[in-house]
Amino acid sequence: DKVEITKEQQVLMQAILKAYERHQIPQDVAKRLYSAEENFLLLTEMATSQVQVLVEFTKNIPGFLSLDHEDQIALLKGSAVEAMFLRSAQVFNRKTPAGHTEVLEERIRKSGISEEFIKPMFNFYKSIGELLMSPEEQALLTAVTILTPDRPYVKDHAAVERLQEPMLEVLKKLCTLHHPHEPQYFARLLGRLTELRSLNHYHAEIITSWRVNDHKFTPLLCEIWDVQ
Ligand SMILES: CC(C)c1onc(-c2c(Cl)cccc2Cl)c1COc1ccc2c(ccn2Cc2cccc(C(=O)O)c2)c1
Repeated sequence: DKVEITKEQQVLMQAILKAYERHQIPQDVAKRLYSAEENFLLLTEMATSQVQVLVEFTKNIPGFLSLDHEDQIALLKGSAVEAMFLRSAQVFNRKTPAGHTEVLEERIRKSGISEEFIKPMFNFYKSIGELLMSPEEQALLTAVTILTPDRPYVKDHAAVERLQEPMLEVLKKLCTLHHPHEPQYFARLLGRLTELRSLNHYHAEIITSWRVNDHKFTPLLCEIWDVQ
Protein backbone atom coordinates (compact mmCIF):
# COMPACT_ATOMS: atom_id res chain seq x y z
CA ASP A 1 0.00 0.00 0.00
CA LYS A 2 0.93 3.63 -0.43
CA VAL A 3 4.00 4.84 1.49
CA GLU A 4 3.33 8.24 2.90
CA ILE A 5 5.68 10.66 4.66
CA THR A 6 3.79 12.08 7.56
CA LYS A 7 3.78 15.79 8.36
CA GLU A 8 6.07 15.37 11.37
CA GLN A 9 8.42 13.13 9.35
CA GLN A 10 8.63 15.96 6.79
CA VAL A 11 9.51 18.45 9.55
CA LEU A 12 12.11 16.05 11.00
CA MET A 13 13.71 15.48 7.59
CA GLN A 14 13.90 19.24 6.89
CA ALA A 15 15.56 19.82 10.25
CA ILE A 16 18.16 17.06 9.64
CA LEU A 17 18.86 18.28 6.09
CA LYS A 18 19.32 21.88 7.27
CA ALA A 19 21.71 20.82 10.04
CA TYR A 20 23.67 18.68 7.60
CA GLU A 21 24.12 21.53 5.09
CA ARG A 22 25.32 23.82 7.89
CA HIS A 23 28.18 21.39 8.56
CA GLN A 24 29.56 21.64 5.00
CA ILE A 25 32.79 23.60 4.60
CA PRO A 26 31.55 26.89 3.12
CA GLN A 27 32.82 27.03 -0.47
CA ASP A 28 34.96 30.18 0.04
CA VAL A 29 36.91 28.56 2.93
CA ALA A 30 37.45 25.43 0.87
CA LYS A 31 38.55 27.70 -1.95
CA ARG A 32 40.99 29.41 0.50
CA LEU A 33 43.60 26.90 -0.72
CA TYR A 34 44.38 29.08 -3.73
CA SER A 35 46.43 27.99 -6.73
CA ALA A 36 50.14 28.84 -6.90
CA GLU A 37 49.18 31.39 -9.58
CA GLU A 38 46.72 33.21 -7.30
CA ASN A 39 49.16 33.15 -4.38
CA PHE A 40 51.90 34.59 -6.57
CA LEU A 41 49.60 37.39 -7.73
CA LEU A 42 48.56 38.25 -4.18
CA LEU A 43 52.17 38.22 -2.94
CA THR A 44 53.13 40.44 -5.89
CA GLU A 45 50.41 42.89 -4.85
CA MET A 46 51.66 42.83 -1.24
CA ALA A 47 55.29 43.31 -2.29
CA THR A 48 54.36 46.22 -4.58
CA SER A 49 52.42 48.02 -1.86
CA GLN A 50 55.24 47.31 0.59
CA VAL A 51 57.83 48.85 -1.75
CA GLN A 52 55.72 52.02 -1.88
CA VAL A 53 55.55 52.06 1.93
CA LEU A 54 59.30 51.43 2.07
CA VAL A 55 60.10 54.37 -0.23
CA GLU A 56 57.99 56.71 1.93
CA PHE A 57 59.66 55.41 5.11
CA THR A 58 63.12 55.88 3.58
CA LYS A 59 62.38 59.44 2.48
CA ASN A 60 61.56 60.23 6.12
CA ILE A 61 64.90 58.98 7.45
CA PRO A 62 66.63 62.19 8.60
CA GLY A 63 69.38 63.14 6.14
CA PHE A 64 68.46 60.53 3.50
CA LEU A 65 67.18 63.08 0.98
CA SER A 66 70.42 65.08 1.35
CA LEU A 67 72.43 62.10 0.04
CA ASP A 68 73.58 61.98 -3.58
CA HIS A 69 70.46 61.07 -5.65
CA GLU A 70 72.08 58.09 -7.34
CA ASP A 71 73.21 56.82 -3.94
CA GLN A 72 69.61 57.14 -2.68
CA ILE A 73 68.49 54.83 -5.51
CA ALA A 74 71.39 52.43 -4.91
CA LEU A 75 70.50 52.19 -1.20
CA LEU A 76 66.81 51.55 -1.92
CA LYS A 77 67.50 48.92 -4.56
CA GLY A 78 70.17 47.26 -2.43
CA SER A 79 68.02 47.06 0.71
CA ALA A 80 64.46 46.56 -0.59
CA VAL A 81 64.37 42.78 -0.25
CA GLU A 82 66.01 42.84 3.21
CA ALA A 83 63.63 45.56 4.43
CA MET A 84 60.69 43.53 3.14
CA PHE A 85 61.92 40.40 4.86
CA LEU A 86 62.03 42.41 8.10
CA ARG A 87 58.57 43.81 7.42
CA SER A 88 57.04 40.48 6.47
CA ALA A 89 58.65 38.93 9.56
CA GLN A 90 56.91 41.51 11.72
CA VAL A 91 53.57 40.82 10.06
CA PHE A 92 54.15 37.08 10.51
CA ASN A 93 55.04 37.32 14.19
CA ARG A 94 52.34 39.84 15.07
CA LYS A 95 49.74 37.98 17.13
CA THR A 96 46.97 38.51 14.57
CA PRO A 97 43.63 36.69 14.87
CA ALA A 98 44.25 32.97 14.26
CA GLY A 99 44.24 32.04 10.61
CA HIS A 100 45.63 35.36 9.41
CA THR A 101 49.38 34.61 9.54
CA GLU A 102 48.73 30.98 8.56
CA VAL A 103 47.07 32.33 5.42
CA LEU A 104 50.13 34.43 4.62
CA GLU A 105 52.42 31.48 5.39
CA GLU A 106 50.23 29.20 3.25
CA ARG A 107 50.42 31.61 0.33
CA ILE A 108 54.20 31.94 0.51
CA ARG A 109 54.61 28.15 0.78
CA LYS A 110 52.33 27.66 -2.22
CA SER A 111 53.60 30.38 -4.55
CA GLY A 112 56.16 28.45 -6.57
CA ILE A 113 59.12 29.13 -4.26
CA SER A 114 61.24 25.97 -4.18
CA GLU A 115 61.55 24.10 -0.89
CA GLU A 116 65.29 24.85 -0.53
CA PHE A 117 64.45 28.58 -0.05
CA ILE A 118 61.34 28.10 2.08
CA LYS A 119 63.36 26.62 4.94
CA PRO A 120 65.82 29.53 5.46
CA MET A 121 62.97 32.01 4.99
CA PHE A 122 60.86 30.56 7.78
CA ASN A 123 63.92 30.04 9.98
CA PHE A 124 64.49 33.77 9.64
CA TYR A 125 60.87 34.57 10.51
CA LYS A 126 61.18 32.36 13.59
CA SER A 127 64.50 33.93 14.68
CA ILE A 128 63.00 37.42 14.34
CA GLY A 129 59.93 36.36 16.31
CA GLU A 130 62.10 35.06 19.16
CA LEU A 131 63.74 38.50 19.54
CA LEU A 132 60.41 40.08 20.54
CA MET A 133 61.57 43.45 19.14
CA SER A 134 59.82 46.65 20.21
CA PRO A 135 58.35 48.82 17.40
CA GLU A 136 61.22 51.30 17.93
CA GLU A 137 63.79 48.51 17.52
CA GLN A 138 62.00 47.26 14.40
CA ALA A 139 61.97 50.74 12.85
CA LEU A 140 65.61 51.42 13.71
CA LEU A 141 66.77 48.02 12.47
CA THR A 142 65.00 48.70 9.15
CA ALA A 143 66.64 52.16 8.91
CA VAL A 144 70.06 50.62 9.71
CA THR A 145 69.46 48.03 6.97
CA ILE A 146 68.58 50.70 4.41
CA LEU A 147 71.60 52.83 5.41
CA THR A 148 74.10 50.05 4.73
CA PRO A 149 77.10 51.83 3.11
CA ASP A 150 78.48 48.83 1.20
CA ARG A 151 75.56 48.28 -1.17
CA PRO A 152 76.46 47.88 -4.88
CA TYR A 153 77.02 51.19 -6.76
CA VAL A 154 77.04 53.42 -3.63
CA LYS A 155 79.64 56.14 -4.33
CA ASP A 156 79.82 58.18 -1.11
CA HIS A 157 80.18 55.43 1.55
CA ALA A 158 81.22 57.94 4.22
CA ALA A 159 78.03 59.99 3.83
CA VAL A 160 75.89 56.85 4.33
CA GLU A 161 78.01 55.76 7.32
CA ARG A 162 77.50 59.21 8.89
CA LEU A 163 73.73 58.57 8.77
CA GLN A 164 73.89 54.94 9.87
CA GLU A 165 76.15 55.48 12.88
CA PRO A 166 73.73 57.58 15.00
CA MET A 167 70.99 55.04 14.21
CA LEU A 168 73.21 52.22 15.52
CA GLU A 169 74.02 54.29 18.65
CA VAL A 170 70.34 54.79 19.47
CA LEU A 171 69.53 51.14 18.67
CA LYS A 172 72.30 49.97 20.99
CA LYS A 173 70.92 52.14 23.83
CA LEU A 174 67.35 50.90 23.23
CA CYS A 175 68.52 47.30 23.38
CA THR A 176 70.18 47.96 26.73
CA LEU A 177 67.06 49.71 28.04
CA HIS A 178 64.48 47.23 26.71
CA HIS A 179 66.51 44.06 27.40
CA PRO A 180 68.56 44.83 30.55
CA HIS A 181 69.09 41.12 31.29
CA GLU A 182 70.37 40.32 27.79
CA PRO A 183 73.71 42.10 27.29
CA GLN A 184 74.08 40.19 23.98
CA TYR A 185 70.72 41.38 22.60
CA PHE A 186 72.17 44.12 20.38
CA ALA A 187 74.73 41.66 18.96
CA ARG A 188 71.88 39.20 18.25
CA LEU A 189 70.00 41.94 16.38
CA LEU A 190 73.01 42.71 14.20
CA GLY A 191 73.37 38.98 13.60
CA ARG A 192 69.93 39.08 11.94
CA LEU A 193 71.36 41.58 9.43
CA THR A 194 73.90 38.95 8.39
CA GLU A 195 71.10 36.42 7.97
CA LEU A 196 69.26 39.00 5.83
CA ARG A 197 72.20 39.20 3.45
CA SER A 198 72.05 35.47 2.77
CA LEU A 199 68.27 35.76 2.19
CA ASN A 200 69.03 38.48 -0.36
CA HIS A 201 71.09 35.96 -2.28
CA TYR A 202 68.37 33.29 -2.10
CA HIS A 203 65.80 35.84 -3.19
CA ALA A 204 67.68 36.62 -6.40
CA GLU A 205 67.42 32.91 -7.26
CA ILE A 206 63.71 32.83 -6.34
CA ILE A 207 63.08 35.74 -8.72
CA THR A 208 64.97 33.98 -11.51
CA SER A 209 63.00 30.75 -11.03
CA TRP A 210 59.71 32.69 -11.12
CA ARG A 211 60.80 34.40 -14.30
CA VAL A 212 61.78 31.13 -15.89
CA ASN A 213 58.19 30.05 -15.22
CA ASP A 214 57.02 33.20 -16.97
CA HIS A 215 55.71 34.91 -13.82
CA LYS A 216 55.12 38.64 -14.32
CA PHE A 217 56.08 41.34 -11.83
CA THR A 218 54.72 44.90 -11.56
CA PRO A 219 56.67 47.81 -13.13
CA LEU A 220 57.75 49.03 -9.66
CA LEU A 221 59.16 45.62 -8.72
CA CYS A 222 60.86 45.32 -12.13
CA GLU A 223 62.52 48.66 -11.50
CA ILE A 224 63.64 47.97 -7.94
CA TRP A 225 64.81 44.41 -8.73
CA ASP A 226 66.29 45.16 -12.19
CA VAL A 227 64.19 42.51 -13.94
CA GLN A 228 62.64 42.50 -17.44
C1 LIG B 1 56.73 39.64 -5.94
C2 LIG B 1 56.28 38.72 -4.81
C3 LIG B 1 55.80 37.37 -5.31
C4 LIG B 1 57.40 38.52 -3.85
O1 LIG B 1 58.67 38.24 -4.26
N1 LIG B 1 59.43 38.10 -3.16
C5 LIG B 1 58.68 38.32 -2.07
C6 LIG B 1 59.13 38.28 -0.72
C7 LIG B 1 58.81 37.21 0.10
CL1 LIG B 1 57.87 35.91 -0.53
C8 LIG B 1 59.23 37.17 1.44
C9 LIG B 1 59.97 38.24 1.94
C10 LIG B 1 60.30 39.34 1.12
C11 LIG B 1 59.88 39.34 -0.20
CL2 LIG B 1 60.25 40.66 -1.20
C12 LIG B 1 57.37 38.58 -2.48
C13 LIG B 1 56.24 38.86 -1.60
O2 LIG B 1 56.67 39.99 -0.83
C14 LIG B 1 56.01 40.31 0.32
C15 LIG B 1 54.88 39.65 0.78
C16 LIG B 1 54.25 40.02 1.97
C17 LIG B 1 54.80 41.06 2.68
C18 LIG B 1 55.94 41.73 2.23
C19 LIG B 1 56.25 42.71 3.18
C20 LIG B 1 55.31 42.63 4.18
N2 LIG B 1 54.45 41.63 3.87
C21 LIG B 1 53.40 41.21 4.73
C22 LIG B 1 52.10 41.81 4.32
C23 LIG B 1 52.05 42.93 3.53
C24 LIG B 1 50.79 43.46 3.20
C25 LIG B 1 49.62 42.86 3.65
C26 LIG B 1 49.75 41.70 4.42
C27 LIG B 1 48.48 41.03 4.89
O3 LIG B 1 48.63 39.95 5.52
O4 LIG B 1 47.38 41.57 4.60
C28 LIG B 1 50.96 41.18 4.77
C29 LIG B 1 56.56 41.36 1.04
